[in-house]
Amino acid sequence: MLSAAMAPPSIVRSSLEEMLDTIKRRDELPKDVPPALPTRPTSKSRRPSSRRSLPVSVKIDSLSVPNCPPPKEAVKTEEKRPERVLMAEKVSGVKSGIFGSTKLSKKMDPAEESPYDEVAVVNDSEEKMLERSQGSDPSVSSIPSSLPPLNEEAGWSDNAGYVLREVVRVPTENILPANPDILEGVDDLIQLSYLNEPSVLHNLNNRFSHDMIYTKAGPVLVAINPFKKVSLYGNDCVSAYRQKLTDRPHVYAIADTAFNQMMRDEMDQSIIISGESGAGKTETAKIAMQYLAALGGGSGIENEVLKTSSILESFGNAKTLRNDNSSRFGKLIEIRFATSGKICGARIQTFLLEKSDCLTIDDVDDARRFKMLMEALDVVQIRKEDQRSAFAMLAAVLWLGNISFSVIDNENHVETVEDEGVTTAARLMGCGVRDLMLSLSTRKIQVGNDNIVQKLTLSKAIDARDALAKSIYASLFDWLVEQINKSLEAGKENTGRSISILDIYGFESFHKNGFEQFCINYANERLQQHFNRHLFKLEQEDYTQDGIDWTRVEFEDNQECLNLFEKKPLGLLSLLDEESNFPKATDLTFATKLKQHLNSNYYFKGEREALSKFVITRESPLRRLHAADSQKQSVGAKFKVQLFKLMQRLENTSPHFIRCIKPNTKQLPGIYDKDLVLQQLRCCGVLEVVRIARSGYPTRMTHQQFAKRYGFLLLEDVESHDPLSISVAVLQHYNILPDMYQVGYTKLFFRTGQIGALDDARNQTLQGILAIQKGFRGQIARRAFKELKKASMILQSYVRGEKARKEFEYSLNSRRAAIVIQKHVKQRFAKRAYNDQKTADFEQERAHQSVLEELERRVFKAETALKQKEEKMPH
Ligand SMILES: Nc1ncnc2c1ncn2[C@@H]1O[C@H](COP(=O)(O)OP(=O)(O)OP(=O)(O)O)[C@@H](O)[C@H]1O
Repeated sequence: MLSAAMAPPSIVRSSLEEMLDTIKRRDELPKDVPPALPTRPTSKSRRPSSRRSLPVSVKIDSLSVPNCPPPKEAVKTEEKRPERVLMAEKVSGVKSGIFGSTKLSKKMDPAEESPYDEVAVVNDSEEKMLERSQGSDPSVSSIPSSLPPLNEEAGWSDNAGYVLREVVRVPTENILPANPDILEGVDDLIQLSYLNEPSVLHNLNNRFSHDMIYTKAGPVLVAINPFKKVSLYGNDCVSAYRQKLTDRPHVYAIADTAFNQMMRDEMDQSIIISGESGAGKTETAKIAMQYLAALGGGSGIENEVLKTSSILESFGNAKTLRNDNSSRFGKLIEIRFATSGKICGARIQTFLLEKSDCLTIDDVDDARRFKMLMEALDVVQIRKEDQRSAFAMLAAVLWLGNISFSVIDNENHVETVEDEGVTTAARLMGCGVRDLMLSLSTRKIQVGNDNIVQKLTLSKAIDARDALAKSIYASLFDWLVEQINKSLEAGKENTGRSISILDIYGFESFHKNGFEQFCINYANERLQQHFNRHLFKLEQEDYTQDGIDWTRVEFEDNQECLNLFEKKPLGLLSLLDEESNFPKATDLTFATKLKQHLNSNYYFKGEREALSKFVITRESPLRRLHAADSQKQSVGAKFKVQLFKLMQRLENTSPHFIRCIKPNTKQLPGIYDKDLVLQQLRCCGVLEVVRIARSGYPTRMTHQQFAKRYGFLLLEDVESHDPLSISVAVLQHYNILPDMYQVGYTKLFFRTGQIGALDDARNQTLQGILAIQKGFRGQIARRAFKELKKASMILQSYVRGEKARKEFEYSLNSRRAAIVIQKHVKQRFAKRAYNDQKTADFEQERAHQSVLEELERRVFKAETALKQKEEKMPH
């Protein structure tokens, strides 16, 4: 260990000066690294304007901080070193760290942070210095932080805020530059100033640790499986992408682009999702479907499309070593859209169902899943009767597994045991028990014109039984897919526009690989070819054909590996078919044949220790196959045809690629296994794609398209000019720098972001035009409205006057009539009242009269009586 006490300051200083000089010189590194993107600086991609005298990647802590506590002990353990250095070591395969992978120093407050948790590295000259200062032991791995401060006269005062903490020996050629802090966790790997594996790994890790699982790698979306719920989905998020409120990398963004391109270019699109088993392809496909359903929903069919996943997963997924819910089939879901952009149907194509099963899976509620399945079967309108038949077949497959055999002779020939297994299976399958028992234990061979029945040995009988179960299951699966397709069939309004989502099994390698793994990996090689074709070959061919200046980017072409599978007559598939036609063919004879014909092929390896084994290697240890164990003659050929058709279909679409990455094999959240991630990134050539995308011209348009789209931006009349002159005039008008584009024979090629700038100008101009049009149209409309209003008011006044006059006359007449009527009525009432009064007066008079008469009568009577009384009285 080197300490301040052991090293006199002058020696240390001169040695450090020497070392820092070396580091300064290394600042001119790296020659092989492409220059920073010559795009317009954005807030994210802008590099620091002032450069330090140390490379950005070097971290040396403060020498001038007197309070820096001396190290208690040298930091030796790997755990204490920053993650990035460890990652870089593994990547480069060098025992010690990578210079460039250390981080630009953050200015540390010695009072707050321990100065011992960062690392610096030295190269060979630093090593010499160390040897000098510490004696002869070059393996010393640290120098102290408590070196005496250097003063400004030393000439590198700007470095005085740093001190070396730990020394890691690195061969110079393994030193890679790190990116400045400002580029930490960028959205698109294109933005990295230094594009190397450690930087890419670090960037992805940085994002992954913040739950930003999506990153763009130029035109490709890299999706790292979080193995946990992340809050990146849902209606709000969908709306944000639909309304273009965000442009962060996301599956939604890819689906949105595909949809818009389909509508704009009237061309079918495809979203090709690839990655290893368990990398998240199926989930990603579902997320893309959800977005498209939200975008093109409304007809109700989108719900059916979404429900299909549940049916397909129930019948086609299984637990494997790599994934608890592994799709054991590939699928292409073609979602069809009407001209309006509404989903009008869908079609599903499946590939090669691998038929193995596992009974229980942790954390899976079978009852709930079953309920969901039953609902989904109803939604896609599979009749109840058919559903029952399907479950009967499923039960038959399970009962077939219970069928056993008894050996009947010493040649190991067998007979089927007649038990519940065979009788139930026969009943469910609708065949005779005897027939089933016979067909499982014998085989027919045609010899000349005769059919000979031969008894099977135990192993052959078991194979026959399993093959029958698998074939019933496969037919059941195909039948289900057919029913789903019938239900999702597009109506007449289908315009033929579609977005196909391909979710196909990733490369597989198990301890013992079967024919299915062989086919799966073959399909993956084909897809890799498609990826290469679009992102490397076609791209570069396009540049060359159009005669533009271009430095080729090398990529690994897998054509030779594909030839190994496909070439006739000596490709693996042809040889397999040929061998299957021989009656006495075995795994061993097949393997021997392969070795005989293919040993010279670079990608083929016949294994010595096990005669019936062979290996196909390309790049990666992941792509190893051991033993092809299928004897079926036509399955391979059929699969090849299916694959070719798929490729043809994909070729007619505009592709969008999503690369799913599995961060760890434990299927756990928060674990980022750099080696595993790197292996996958290498496997799919992510770095090369980024390299092409950033050094290339990702946007291109024919002269005609360009002139039509942007020609109107020129003020002059451009009608009479040819498209190329118009295009060049537009570019000059908008000051697009010459190294931002290239003019090809037929097309214009633009660097990233350039067309965006032009489009902004176009949109602004269009908006301006729209505003003027809006004002002008508004003015015309207002004037027309006013005139119309005036005319209608005149018309209304005439009509209203006439109407009022008529109403007045009418009411006058009514009034007059009313008065006459009133007069008569009143007269009648008056008359009646008068008569009544008269009658009453008369009656009263009469009554009065009669009272008077009565009175007179009474008076007369009284007078008479009085007279009589007086007469009688004596006088
Ligand atoms: N975006 C995501 N968010 C949360 N979990 C995810 C996501 N993507 C994948 N997963 C988890 O990872 C598991 C495996 O994903 P998935 O089945 O999609 O992988 P795959 O690549 O389709 O695998 P295989 O090729 O075996 O079918 C899922 O069951 C889920 O638990």
